[in-house]
Amino acid sequence: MEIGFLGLGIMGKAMAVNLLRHGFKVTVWNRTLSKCEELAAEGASIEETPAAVIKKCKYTIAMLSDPSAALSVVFDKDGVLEVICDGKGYIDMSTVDPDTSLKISEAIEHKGGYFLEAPVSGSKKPAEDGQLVILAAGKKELYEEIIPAFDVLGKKSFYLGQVGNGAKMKLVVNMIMGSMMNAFSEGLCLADRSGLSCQTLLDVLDLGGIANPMFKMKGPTMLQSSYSPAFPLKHQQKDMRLALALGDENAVSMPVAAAANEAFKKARSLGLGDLDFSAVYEAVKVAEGSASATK
Ligand SMILES: NC(=O)C1=CN([C@@H]2O[C@H](COP(=O)(O)OP(=O)(O)OC[C@H]3O[C@@H](n4cnc5c(N)ncnc54)[C@H](OP(=O)(O)O)[C@@H]3O)[C@@H](O)[C@H]2O)C=CC1
Ligand SMILES: O=CCCC(=O)O
Repeated sequence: MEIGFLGLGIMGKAMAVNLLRHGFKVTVWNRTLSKCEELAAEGASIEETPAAVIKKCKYTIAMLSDPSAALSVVFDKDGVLEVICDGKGYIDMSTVDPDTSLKISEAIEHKGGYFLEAPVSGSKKPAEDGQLVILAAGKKELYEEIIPAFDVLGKKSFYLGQVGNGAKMKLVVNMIMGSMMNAFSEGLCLADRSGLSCQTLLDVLDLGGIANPMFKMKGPTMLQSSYSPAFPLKHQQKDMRLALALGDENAVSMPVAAAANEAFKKARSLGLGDLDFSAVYEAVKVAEGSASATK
């Protein structure tokens, strides 16, 4: 199977490499073209525009940072829409809002193409290991045709029905994750300021009913203030923002998520946006520090 791949960031690179290592022919494009060279070393072909990738491949996957990137790659000059046509499938795995996904879907189907949104749960390591959880929605036929690629990229794929449902599910999941990360950061701060060992807190958490892979993986590196990005904080804040907008639309009150979003915004204002999202702990520490300084 020949697959086009647009966007070679943390996730896109890992996913494209994984496809290559499982025998897929992959043609890549990235806005910063130099990033394609590492993929060429793994056997990928390179094209200079999204349109050229679409022209060459029956199926193309996109993994881009946010709604504005996802729209730009489709609608701008030399973009997907210039060449997509009958018989071609476009699968957007970026995390975006349902309206962005719908806009892309309508434009592609208007040109005769097929569209699937398929955001993922799981980060850099699951992407490298083919252990993502894929949340697909849109054209069912395209979902069935692309399953061989999803089987390589993920440990489980869900088909969620009409376009928008995949985006919504992803935003709900990441809203919960971002709120948990904030509660975890506050807990670490509280343990530290009240004279407890944070390492002992991690050990206690890991043995109880709220043990989870995120606390287990991120806890030790947070205690070392080590935030090499697996999931960049700026993307987590984007997801909180988009989830809160979904809450607005549906009149769902989300005070916990709103407070978590403020902490991620604070972290971005401190220049932590390109670090891992667990760096929100640093913003929480700053906030706690200024609170105790004013006592
Ligand atoms: N990292 C993670 O753990 C996870 C991320 N996601 C989601 O996956 C998506 C990608 O994440 P990740 O790989 O971490 O992000 P990165 O920031 O590492 O990569 C972003 C990619 O988008 C491209 N891009 C950004 N703006 C534009 C634009 N205007 N036009 C064209 N291309 C653009 C970048 O190109 P360039 O190289 O030129 O900057 C790069 O290829 C995001 O939607 C994120 O929320 C989902 C699950 C997990
Ligand atoms: O969108 C990013 C999700 C990261 C994860 O699921 O660990």
